[in-house]
Amino acid sequence: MSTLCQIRNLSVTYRGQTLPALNQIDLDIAAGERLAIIGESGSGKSTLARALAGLLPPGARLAGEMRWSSGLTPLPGRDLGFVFQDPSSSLNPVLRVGEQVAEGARRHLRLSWTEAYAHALKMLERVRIPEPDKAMKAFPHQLSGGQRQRVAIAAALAAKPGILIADEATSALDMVVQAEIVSLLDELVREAGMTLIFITHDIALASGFADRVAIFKDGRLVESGLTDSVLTSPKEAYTKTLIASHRDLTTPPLIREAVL
Ligand SMILES: Nc1ncnc2c1ncn2[C@@H]1O[C@H](COP(=O)(O)OP(=O)(O)OP(=O)(O)O)[C@@H](O)[C@H]1O
Repeated sequence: MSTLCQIRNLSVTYRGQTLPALNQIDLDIAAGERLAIIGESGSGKSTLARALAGLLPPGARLAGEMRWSSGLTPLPGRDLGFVFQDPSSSLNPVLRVGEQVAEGARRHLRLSWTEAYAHALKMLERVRIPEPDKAMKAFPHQLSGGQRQRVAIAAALAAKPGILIADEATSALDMVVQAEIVSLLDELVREAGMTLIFITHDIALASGFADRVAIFKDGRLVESGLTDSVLTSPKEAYTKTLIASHRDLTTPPLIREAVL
């Protein structure tokens, strides 16, 4: 696999903060891989996603480099799709589903509205929304949480981006729906040959389908490697603890273990 992005010595410090949210990260992202970014709350996962997408808030200081193989930073919406934990943050509550999915395709693929609506309908079929014709005319609140997340995926993929960042995209869903959405994401990115960056606190979920994992803690990259080798022979004590405990990383531990 060729390298899509070389991240070198990347640090990010938010405005008003003294400690960096990301601290001297070195990581390669391969084109077409499924890379899981794993870490507890506050470890810097979303900061990495925002840095990759060029979506850091004003005043955030960025040091180091992100070298994209294309030579250009990917444009969010066109080259890079985003799916968040809460579909409400990416879906507009007062716009019908069809229009929201069509909009990205219209803008970035330069389609007419008629073509974009036809494309949106196809996208809703691909993410397996029941009765896609009806869903086109629905507002987001008329759908279930799992269906809304399917719409958010359809909207993120509508402009055929090469990279999809899923930031805790399944965390708010119950386990059955979570498994369905993960397998849908897996299928869609494989079909399209996309690169998937799957951000999660759940090592067990990620290890089920990611090619490689990168473990983060306190803004640092603890270790990264092929999923099987990190899971079977982790190098770092933190990764060992993580695997041994299958700890739910959404809840920071009250007492830090001596080993960390
Ligand atoms: N806009 C901001 N301004 C200041 N500090 C921020 C901002 N966004 C995040 N941080 C801080 O940066 C650190 C990393 O946050 P980040 O959201 O990247 O972590 P995360 O691993 O994605 O956590 P979570 O799983 O809870 O979303 C945290 O200490 C957080 O409080």
